[in-house]
Amino acid sequence: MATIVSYSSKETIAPALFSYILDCQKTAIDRHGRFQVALSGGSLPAVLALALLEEDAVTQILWDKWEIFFADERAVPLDHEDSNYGLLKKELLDKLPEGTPQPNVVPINVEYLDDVQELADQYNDALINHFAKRDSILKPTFDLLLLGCGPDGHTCSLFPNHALLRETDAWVAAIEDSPKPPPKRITLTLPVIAHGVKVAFVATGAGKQEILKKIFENPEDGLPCSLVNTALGERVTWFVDHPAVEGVNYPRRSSL
Ligand SMILES: O=C1O[C@H](COP(=O)(O)O)[C@@H](O)[C@H](O)[C@H]1O
Repeated sequence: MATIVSYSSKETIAPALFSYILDCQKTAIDRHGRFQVALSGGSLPAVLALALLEEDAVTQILWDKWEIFFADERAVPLDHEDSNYGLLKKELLDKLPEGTPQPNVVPINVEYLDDVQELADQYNDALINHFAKRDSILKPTFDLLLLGCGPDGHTCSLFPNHALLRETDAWVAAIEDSPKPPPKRITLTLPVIAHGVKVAFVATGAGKQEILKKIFENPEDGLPCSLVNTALGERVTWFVDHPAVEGVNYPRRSSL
């Protein structure tokens, strides 16, 4: 069963999220000497920056062991305002203190922006090169996926009732009809997410309350976030603020 931990604000989520990430980093590096993460865009990078850029935090993160992939990405240039890479760069990467060892960040290959299926296939190949060649595995195992939850219950670019929720083969899929703009995107698929060691969602603000009620109270409706909860169970932790979970009928730990 997924865990919900609720805090008063993004500022108080940040240190808790930091400790959680630090634990995941340690487990991963002890296991294979690197930390393979997948990150969402949207509101997540700003909270991540609060968690990771604080003076004590930034020095405990072993940045040069981090290998950062995108849980989903929009088919736009990397400096476009809709780019998840661009957002992460602006919110976090560009703010790392001078001299910080750099993480290995794997963006989409922008040569293929005009062909979103090829863009997805190329990102799939990047995952194959990274994971399969090193570990001889059939599916990539992210040490941690840090995900957002849209107000309709989507996560990554997996939208409610979309055919992509039934994808069983591809690790990365193309979507050309995203109900949220921009329409053309690529996304990790559910089987890859389900294969992750840990998943953390971050959802804040009263605007998420209604959908969190549906995700947790009616998992049988199969919203994308509910599917992740069901697939990973106790490996999933939700970092939320009080307004986001007010009135949600699901056990949770509350903190200041
Ligand atoms: O379009 C997207 O939306 C989701 C949710 O965004 P949020 O701003 O409501 O947190 C995000 O997780 C995803 O990466 C992004 O492409």
